[in-house]
Amino acid sequence: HVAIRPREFLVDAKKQSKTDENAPNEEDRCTPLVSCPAHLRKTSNSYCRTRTQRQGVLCTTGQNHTDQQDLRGRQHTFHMDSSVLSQLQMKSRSEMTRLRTREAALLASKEPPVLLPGPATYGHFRNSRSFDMHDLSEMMHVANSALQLAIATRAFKDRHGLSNEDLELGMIDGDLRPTQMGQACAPVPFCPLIPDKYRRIDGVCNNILQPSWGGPFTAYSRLLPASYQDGVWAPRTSVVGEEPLPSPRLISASVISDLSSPSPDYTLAVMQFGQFISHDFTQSMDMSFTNGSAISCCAADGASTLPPQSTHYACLPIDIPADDPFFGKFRQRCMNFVRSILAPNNDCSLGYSQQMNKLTHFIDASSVYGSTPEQTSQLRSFRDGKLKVFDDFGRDLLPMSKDPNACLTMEQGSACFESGDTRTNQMITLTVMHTLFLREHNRLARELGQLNPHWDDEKLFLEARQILMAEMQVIIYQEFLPTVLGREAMEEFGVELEPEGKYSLDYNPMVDPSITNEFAAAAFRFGHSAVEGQLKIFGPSKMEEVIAIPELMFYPSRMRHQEFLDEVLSTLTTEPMQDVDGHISEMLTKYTFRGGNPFGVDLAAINIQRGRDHGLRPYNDYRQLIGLPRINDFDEFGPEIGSKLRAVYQSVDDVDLWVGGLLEDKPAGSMLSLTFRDIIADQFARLKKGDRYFFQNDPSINPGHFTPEQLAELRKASLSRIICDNSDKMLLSRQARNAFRKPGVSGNEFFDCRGPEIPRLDLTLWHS
Ligand code: HEM
Ligand SMILES: [Ca+2]
Repeated sequence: HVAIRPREFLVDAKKQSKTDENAPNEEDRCTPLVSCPAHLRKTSNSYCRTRTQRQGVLCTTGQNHTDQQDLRGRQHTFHMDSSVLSQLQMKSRSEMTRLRTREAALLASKEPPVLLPGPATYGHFRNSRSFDMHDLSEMMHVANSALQLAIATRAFKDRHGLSNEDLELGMIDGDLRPTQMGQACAPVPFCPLIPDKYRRIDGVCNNILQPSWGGPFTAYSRLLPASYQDGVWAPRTSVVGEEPLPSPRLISASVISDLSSPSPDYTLAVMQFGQFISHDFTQSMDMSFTNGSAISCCAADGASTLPPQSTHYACLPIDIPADDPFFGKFRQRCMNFVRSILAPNNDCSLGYSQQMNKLTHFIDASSVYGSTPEQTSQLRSFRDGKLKVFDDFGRDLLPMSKDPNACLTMEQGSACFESGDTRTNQMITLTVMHTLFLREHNRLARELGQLNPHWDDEKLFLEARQILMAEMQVIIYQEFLPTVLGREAMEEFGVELEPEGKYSLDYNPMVDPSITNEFAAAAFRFGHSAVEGQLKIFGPSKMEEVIAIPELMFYPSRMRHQEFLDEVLSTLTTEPMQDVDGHISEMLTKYTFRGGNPFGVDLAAINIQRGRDHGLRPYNDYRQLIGLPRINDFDEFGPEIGSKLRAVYQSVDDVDLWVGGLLEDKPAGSMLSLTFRDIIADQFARLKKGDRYFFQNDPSINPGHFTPEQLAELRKASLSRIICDNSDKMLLSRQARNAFRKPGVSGNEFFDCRGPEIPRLDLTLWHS
């Protein structure tokens, strides 16, 4: 057979684009390239112009690139008979036993490579970790099974002489669910014949044909096949001689600098709400020892990596060059990095490794309610439909965490909180967002209860949650995305809402709503560039305090100061975010999670390493995917950045997606580069078109549809209204109408929270 590389298909697509001047005017079906890679390869005459005159393709959106059906012109697949299967099973099982034995030996050794609370890198682990034992055991079960599948894939590949391309194209056939190896593949959930009116907490049974789509503990999807050095799990290497790629820390230190460029248009709320919503739909987790303890890949003093005999298989430590301008001062040569937990393929077949998303992929406020029924029960008060709160002298704060390691300190008088997401305390401005939405739920439950005294706790909880999820979707699609993506991309990707009070027929059961790995591990991390390293606190007349943000990481005690929440909200909605570009605050590249230490971890380096860990392809491949020409010379990034890149990378085809996407020239007036913009727009199109419960969906689609009057009412939701209704009202009494835009710019004036200018939802329509 002839191996056809995905790259060649894409090149083919480019050639085609030159000859499609006479393409039929099929605007409505014309989909941006990125949303439809599978079809791109199948037909050569399906090129068209999108509504905004960009090159597109006629297809059903959201076809998964790695779709099993899509064999890209290949003549045959590799089948497994029962004898091969039982051999693979034996082999992978014994390999798993070997790994576990080694792990036990490491734990029993004199200096076990276990990370304890204290250093910054423990904060990194804390960030990714679930401390709930129920979650942990379910996750581990699925993750171990996925690891065993990866081992079996390697064995199969070696035995049958498969190429990396064979794996990229998903050529190994066979659903392994009936076998021991496939026992932890997401079981097909049992869905009732009459669908639930309310979206399930765990997101499953959303798509009738693919009921497990969007559930927690499932794999990310991908825009392009993974790129691993061994085709299965080893991180990719340079296109030049398969040499190792440059150290992520070297790249960070050489090309990413801290230069402040405050945005003239957008507020810090874009940054903070962006992070908050990302915690609704994506969380990958570091692997750990079976007993849950954190893996260390570096010597305790950070001066070297551990010797091979002491190194855990999940280690991928970041090499720090000896002459590092910052970490060199502390004699650090090794930054800890542990690989992400895996999940089986959706179709439970052998193939390259996929990473696990711990959360429901949908926009369903799972950061408020949790992603499993157990988490939700933990958070509910079971009285009057409300969620649990910590009553801090009459102010409702998030409930206190019981986990002794969730924050830097659990001293008397300090605070450490719990919510639907385990990263609640990572950054205090994030804690503030969680607090707002917790209060909003309870406010809705209270009002609904007053209108409907006959509703019980369960009904009140479900109805308040349904409204809150809709508010979240309105704020995202009506306020946040127009700001981040711009009107053109909104139109092109079809992510605009229907006119007020109108239902949507946009649902398409072929669209896989899953978060793409490219979005989670690279594109949506654009936000790290928008972070401002200092939090300014203003009093009634002047600036009172400037706090370096590392002091606010995993240390949310200030939440207990009476005025702090209002002060933070004022800052978030008036102070500028940082422009999205190749500059990142050194608070993130040098001091992330430093706690009491002289240095922290480098978040930029970690992002780069995470991309490689997750098998993301190089930046150039994604340029091509969205219809841009590949870059042939570093200087295309501009002479200055070009020479910096040339000094570290061997080839333009090595550049990591997160790096290229940040450094790429942006169209005038756009917050993001085209590459990031399209990957993000594609994701939000999936989250709308692939979600049967999307709030605007027609009664024929959405079992929990609203009435047209309620729909119109829900459109009044805004971040400013959420802030007005749920702040402490000590210092905060006014808001600009659009919290994401700088007040005073183009008519975005301040209004009193009590006035009609910041619309308020009238809940009387929910009287029954
Ligand atoms: C002070 C602010 C922030 C801090 C300290 C922070 C820190 C982190 C850390 C430690 C990770 C995990 C990195 C890894 O191990 O791969 C992460 C991941 C991520 N961050 Fe941030 N972040 C911040 C703000 C933001 C913002 C503003 C956005 C977006 C607008 C964002 C989007 C993401 C995304 C999408 C991920 C991947 C999550 C996953 O799939 O696991 N972050 N961040
Ligand atoms: Ca979710």
